[in-house]
Amino acid sequence: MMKLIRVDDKRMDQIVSAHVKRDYDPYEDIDLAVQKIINDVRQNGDQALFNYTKQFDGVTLSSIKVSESEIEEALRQVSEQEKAVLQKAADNIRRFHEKQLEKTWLDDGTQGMILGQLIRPIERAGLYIPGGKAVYPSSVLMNAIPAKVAGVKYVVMVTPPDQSGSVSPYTLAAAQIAGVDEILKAGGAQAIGALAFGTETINAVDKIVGPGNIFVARAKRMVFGHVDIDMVAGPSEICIIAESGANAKYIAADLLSQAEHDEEASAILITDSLPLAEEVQQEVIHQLDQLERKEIAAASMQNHGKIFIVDHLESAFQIANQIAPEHLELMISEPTLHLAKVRHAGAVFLGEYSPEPLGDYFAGPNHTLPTSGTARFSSPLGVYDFLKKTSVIHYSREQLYQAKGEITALARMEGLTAHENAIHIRFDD
Ligand SMILES: NC(=O)c1ccc[n+]([C@@H]2O[C@H](COP(=O)([O-])OP(=O)(O)OC[C@H]3O[C@@H](n4cnc5c(N)ncnc54)[C@H](O)[C@@H]3O)[C@@H](O)[C@H]2O)c1
Ligand SMILES: N[C@H](CO)Cc1c[nH]c[nH+]1
Ligand SMILES: [Zn+2]
Repeated sequence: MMKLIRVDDKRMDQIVSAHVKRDYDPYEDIDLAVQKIINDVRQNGDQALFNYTKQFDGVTLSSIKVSESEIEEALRQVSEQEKAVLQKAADNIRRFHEKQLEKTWLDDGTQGMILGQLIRPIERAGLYIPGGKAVYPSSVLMNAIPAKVAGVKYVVMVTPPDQSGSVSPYTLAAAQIAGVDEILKAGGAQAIGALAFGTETINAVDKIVGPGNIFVARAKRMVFGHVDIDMVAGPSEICIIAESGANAKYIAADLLSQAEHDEEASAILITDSLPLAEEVQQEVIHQLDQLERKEIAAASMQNHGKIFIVDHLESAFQIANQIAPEHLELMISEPTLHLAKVRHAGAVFLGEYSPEPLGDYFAGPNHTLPTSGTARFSSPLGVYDFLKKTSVIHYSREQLYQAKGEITALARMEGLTAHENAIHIRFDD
């Protein structure tokens, strides 16, 4: 089921790129469909949302907004123990993200100049929380808490309703714990269109964050520029580097933990040990059978489950950097000593007691991470995604006089005489 691929150093790049998908595009006409949905929402507002919710989620809604009484009822359905678990995870996530806060800075002005940077939160953030094939209260915490830590005043969450027209009580409990201000029942491209352009019920936001399926990802890409977005996150990915002697049961379990998300999720092992590779192959088959979502996990393993066999661990790191996976686990002795070799990954998990679900749910770092190789140039969702900067400039008369020659010379190089004049006019020359 997991394909074994031997990689020799000379042809590493070709072999790896032939086996690792980069883009996820199973439907040729997906952009057309998504554009049509967004245009419809822009023109017809709430009515388009009602229609698409009926069409794609199979439910006729009476209201898009989740009411106070629905939230109260949901909270009654979540046990105190479950609330405490959500609260503990939220505390860890908040503590981690508070370390990312940036502060406004300004020079003290003693040189007759003040240069600096104001840090301000965006005003309105829209969170997309997936709800098609599974419910994700953990994603509510991961997306809302950094926004609130950044100081965003208005955080609105959209998520598709289930067949009864409700939102999972766990999702609603997580939203309450994270301080989400408004919750709306809308999913897919139509929800992204509504957040970007607004409807009668939904006020447009400044930035849309959060993961979702291909319709959500494409819609986010289309509205980017009109609003900001965090990233275009694709299906989950895990890559494990393991050496001889690593625990095959743990490796198989961790690979399957991401495979169960989605038929398009990918799970990759890179090892210098053929016996370990074969053991993991068997273990995956054995453990798959016990999973509730075994059809999804099996399809994902069949489509994107790979084991690369290398001659030495150095090559394993080169391959992992080439893949730039969302999650990278190091199942090797003294993993921290090898951290410097990791160039591109969304999150790195060190040692056999740091399985990927620890990061998905609990440790504190964000689980919304760059996928499809985009860890080459982008970072996990964080407080910084909800902050923007404004530059501050002040010169005294004396400082401007000293810089006058250089500024006017630069203006002349560009042929911009009005710029030059704005300096001269202050000194009557
Ligand atoms: N990176 C992360 O942090 C993270 C976290 C959780 C989930 N995920 C990923 O998010 C994704 C969630 O996907 P999902 O489908 O379960 O939920 P989703 O909420 O993203 O998508 C469901 C919506 O898709 C739309 N849709 C479905 N079929 C359609 C069609 N034929 N045409 C137009 N629109 C259609 C509907 O509007 C529906 O409400 C998975 O890939 C999962 O792996 C990622
Ligand atoms: N692994 C997902 C990100 O790739 C996040 C998640 C949410 N719940 C479980 N897992
Ligand atoms: Zn996960």
